[in-house]
Parts: sequence; structure tokens; C-alpha cells
Amino acid sequence: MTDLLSADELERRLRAVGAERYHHLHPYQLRLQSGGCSRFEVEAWALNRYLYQACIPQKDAIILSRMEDPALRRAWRQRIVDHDGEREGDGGIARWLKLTDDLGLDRGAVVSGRLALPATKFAVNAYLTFVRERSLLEAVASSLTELFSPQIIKTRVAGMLEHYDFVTPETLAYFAARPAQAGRDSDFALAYVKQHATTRAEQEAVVAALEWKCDMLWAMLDALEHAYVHAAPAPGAYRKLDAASFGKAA
Ligand SMILES: O=C(O)c1cc(C(=O)O)c2c(n1)C(=O)C(=O)c1cc(C(=O)O)[nH]c1-2
Repeated sequence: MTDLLSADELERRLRAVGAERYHHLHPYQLRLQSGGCSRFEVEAWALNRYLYQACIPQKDAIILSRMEDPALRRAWRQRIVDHDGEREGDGGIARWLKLTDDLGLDRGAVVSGRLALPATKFAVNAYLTFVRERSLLEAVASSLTELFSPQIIKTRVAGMLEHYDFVTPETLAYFAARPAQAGRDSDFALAYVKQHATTRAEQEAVVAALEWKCDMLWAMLDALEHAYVHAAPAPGAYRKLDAASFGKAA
């Protein structure tokens, strides 16, 4: 237990976490990609996931602020540009809003987060708190779910295009850019943790940070499953009445 893992052993441990705990296994994701979600459930997913998208550049700005090495900051800041863009209408957040627009969701309602589930808001806040309060090493490690996102994105996009007639490639433009960005970012973060986790305790902390992040992503889908499949949305959260009030085409 106290022996240092080799860099390759550490990477194997991290990849095993993804294989067992990443949200590619969640029932909501499985239904989303196989046409099993109603349109309303797709809308609820996109509306809630917006809050996750919106927090990503904030959490990367927190991480950036904790880095003392200019070379590291130079590499990390690209993540913020990818999400915020260089100008209005550009970048990942704007492309996510294209998805929610195309689904007929009201932009103001999406951006305000007022219809999001309580658990989504707590999860997103927990991510910001995690990267602020844990070590920089753990904060970087928590981004490593991106090792697994290119595959889930590929499966989700193919499945949604096949099964939902209200989804077009333009609707899903957000996902077109992500796999290459995620590959670049996760290669960098993986090399960082392999180099900087120099004790077994730090290696275990890196693995635990990735497990924590998988739990966070899982909890967001659990909340959707509970609210929209098994029970009822929390008071104030998005419901069919809101959909009707957006004046969406039938
Ligand atoms: O579609 C997905 O399933 C998915 C998962 C993840 C992830 O694994 O955290 C990210 C994204 N997408 C994503 O688009 C994204 O920009 C992103 C940034 C991060 C991160 O933690 O820094 N994860 C993810």
C-alpha cells in the first residue's frame, strides 16, 4: 500500500476508475443515446447540463489562479478560451446555448439556472469548491474524466442523431469541437499528475479525485432520473408547464 506506483500503474488505476464509474454507464445516459428519452427528458438534460458547462471556465480560472508556473498557466488558459470564446457568440457555452435554443428552451431561463434541479446546482458548486480547497494536484486530477469524454460524446451524438428527429448536426455543434479539445486537455492533465504525484499518498489522492468527479457527474444524472423518470421535479424546477409557457412549436 505504501509502495509508489509506476507512472504506468497510476495511469492504469485512473483508467479503471473511468471504466467502472464514469457516467457512460448511467441509465439516463444509456436512454439518451438509444432513443429511450422523451423529448422532455432531452430538454431537461440539456437545461441542467448547461449549469455544468457554465461552471467549467470558472473552475478553470480557479485552477489557473493557483498555478505559480507561467508555462502551466499558458497551457491551462486555453480551456477558458475554448468555453468562453474570444468574442460574443463564440465558444463552448454559446454552442451549448445553440442546443438549448434548438430544443425550444428559453435562453433567459436556461442561463439563469432557475429551472435547474437542486442537485445540479449543488453538484456544480461542489466542483468549484473542490478545485478551490483541495491541492492543485487533486484539482488537476479532477479534470481527468475528460480522458473518457471523447468516447461518450461519440456514442451520444451518433445515438441522438439516429433516434431523435428534432436533433440535427447543427443542434449538436457543441460536441463537434469537444473530442479534440478533451484529448489535448486530458493528455496534458494526465502527464501532469503522473509527474507530480511523487508519493503513494499523492497517487491515491489523484485516484480519489477522479472517483469524486465521476460521483459528481453520476449524481447529476441521478437527479435527472429521479426527477423526470421516477418521481417529480423539485418545487420550482423545470416541468411540462414551463415547456408550454415557452410558446414552443408543438
Ligand atoms: O459530454 C460529456 O459527457 C462531457 C463530460 C465531461 C467530463 O467528463 O467531465 C466534460 C464534458 N462533456 C465537456 O464538454 C467539457 O467541456 C468538460 C470539461 C471538463 C472538466 O472537468 O474540465 N469535463 C468536461
